[in-house]
Amino acid sequence: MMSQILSNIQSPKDLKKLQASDLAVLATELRDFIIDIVSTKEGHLGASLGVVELTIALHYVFDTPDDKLIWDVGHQAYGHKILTGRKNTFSSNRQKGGISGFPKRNESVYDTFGVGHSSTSISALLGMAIAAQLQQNDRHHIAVIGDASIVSGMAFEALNHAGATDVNMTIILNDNSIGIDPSVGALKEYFSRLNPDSQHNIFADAFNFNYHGPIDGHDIDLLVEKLSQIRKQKGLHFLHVKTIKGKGLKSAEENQIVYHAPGKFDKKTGVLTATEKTGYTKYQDIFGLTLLELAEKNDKIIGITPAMPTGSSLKYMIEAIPERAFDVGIAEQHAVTLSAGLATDDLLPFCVIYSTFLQRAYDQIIHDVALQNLPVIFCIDRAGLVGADGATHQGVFDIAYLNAIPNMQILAPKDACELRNTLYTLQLGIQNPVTIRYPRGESNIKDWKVPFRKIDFNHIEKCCSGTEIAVCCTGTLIEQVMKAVENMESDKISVYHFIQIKPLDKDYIVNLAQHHKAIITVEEGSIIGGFGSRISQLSASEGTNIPVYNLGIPDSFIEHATTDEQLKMCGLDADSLKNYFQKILNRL
Ligand SMILES: Cc1ncc(C[n+]2csc(CCOP(=O)(O)OP(=O)(O)O)c2C)c(N)n1
Ligand SMILES: CC(=O)[C@@H](O)[C@H](O)COP(=O)(O)O
Ligand SMILES: [Mg+2]
Repeated sequence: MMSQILSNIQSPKDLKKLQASDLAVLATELRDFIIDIVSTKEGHLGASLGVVELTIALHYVFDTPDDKLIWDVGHQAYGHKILTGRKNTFSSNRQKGGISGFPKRNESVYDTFGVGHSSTSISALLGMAIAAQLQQNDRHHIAVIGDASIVSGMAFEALNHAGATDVNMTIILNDNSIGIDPSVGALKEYFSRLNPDSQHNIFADAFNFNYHGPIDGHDIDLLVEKLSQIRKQKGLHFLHVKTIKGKGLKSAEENQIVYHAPGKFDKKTGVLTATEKTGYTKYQDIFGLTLLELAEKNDKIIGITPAMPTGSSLKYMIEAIPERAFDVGIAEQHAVTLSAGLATDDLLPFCVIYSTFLQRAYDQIIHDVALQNLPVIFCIDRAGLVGADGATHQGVFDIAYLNAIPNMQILAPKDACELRNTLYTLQLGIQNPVTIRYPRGESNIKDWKVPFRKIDFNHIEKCCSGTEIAVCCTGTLIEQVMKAVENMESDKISVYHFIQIKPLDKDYIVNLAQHHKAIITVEEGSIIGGFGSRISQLSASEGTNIPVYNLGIPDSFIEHATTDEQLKMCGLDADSLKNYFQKILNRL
């Protein structure tokens, strides 16, 4: 279809010139444009399709960027990007050097706040609204937040504060009854009970917001009418819109979980593009399937995920043993302290959280788990570089932020079988909190379902032996290290794999230093405060006299690209490692 209206829109100024009667046609064109690009370039789909009408209506009614608009999480902001000057670059979405998959302040003045992690929009918007009040600016402030994101603690903290102010602020609840997976919890039921005759909303009332709705979020005329009314008024408004995630693409409406981020698909039929089966299993599945296998025999095991049952594959245990596996919604802090509570009563919680989202629960890890030395097992998925989601989602800080916590044991299995056996070993019983980190994507072993074997975490594996350099690596990055040394002088380099990052065996490090001329550490984590930093510290404090070189994620945020590209950008791919090892050898 020719996009006759969209092709003339470079910014919301052009949008405002349209007749209201043109907007429905524009919605069709915008939807087609998103489907067209995402079907080949990949990315988040369902959320953006669901807010096409809302996006158009917001930019039509309000004066962005002077009026401030924040998209919570930001995975639904593709339409916003396309209408605000990024139509021509949209095909570079999430690729190296291209635009980001999330709103980003340095990308556009229309992106008022950088997002990626959920439930931040109301706090940030309130900050802007208070700033406007102090500066006697009567602009409008609007946040669009989903039904799964609004139940998070941060959103409640912000609503509670906002409700005691008299700023100009409109919260739009985009209620589609699903996050990535179906929404959970009590409020979901409450929101679904509300109808246009309810006239009253205890939730909005309690926070002193004027409630409007629920209205059909695909009725563009109604949206324009409602938003125009709100715009004329000042104060606190809460507009409840009902939408369908994936709206406009049948398969995406019918299979909302898959089409949250479906990969490539046929833009006409929606049918997913068949990818060649590699025979390798994703790490998340090795975790999820192994945990289920163990939980079937060990009834102390409890599984907990904050809103990522599909992404983390805890779904297998939730389906099979629902009474012992919980999706608690977007509530990382709660997930951690809930696990602490379970552990006080002799249960064995496996709390699975993406590395990047666990950042939100740092105090809970320290105060509620580690300080009381409670036996909670944190399964840290998406540890390391994550690819196209980019800077907001990199799982590169966990080693550094966990290294500082007393009682915490940190493990990084080298492959699928080791991950499986780590889970097995830990469920035999632990005396302290433990974290296991493993990456996004496929493992490199096809036959990972090996008979269970107990692992000695204190054992440091010598992968190859040499006299000049000791390369110390942790986790699955060992694969790159082994490729790097494959064709190098075999008698010069030793490689060691440390499954245990904390505690580290001081005597072992001293011994390595005595038998080599240099140590090189390699990790897929922040170079500051990580595994390598700790080895450098130990080596220095024990007075060893050899240089220790640390390789890892540099002190900068790593932008979107493929994981292979990101490894290269960080000098952690096999070729870069080989060059680095050779450079150090030449120096000795
Ligand atoms: C703190 C945090 N935890 C988890 C996620 C992963 N995540 C991204 S989108 C999403 C669901 C959001 O659902 P909702 O707010 O209802 O928006 P919708 O996708 O339905 O538009 C989740 C759990 C995240 N981005 N941030
Ligand atoms: C927007 C968001 O936070 C999630 O959709 C995230 O992109 C999921 O990442 P995975 O694809 O690694 O599950
Ligand atoms: Mg939702």
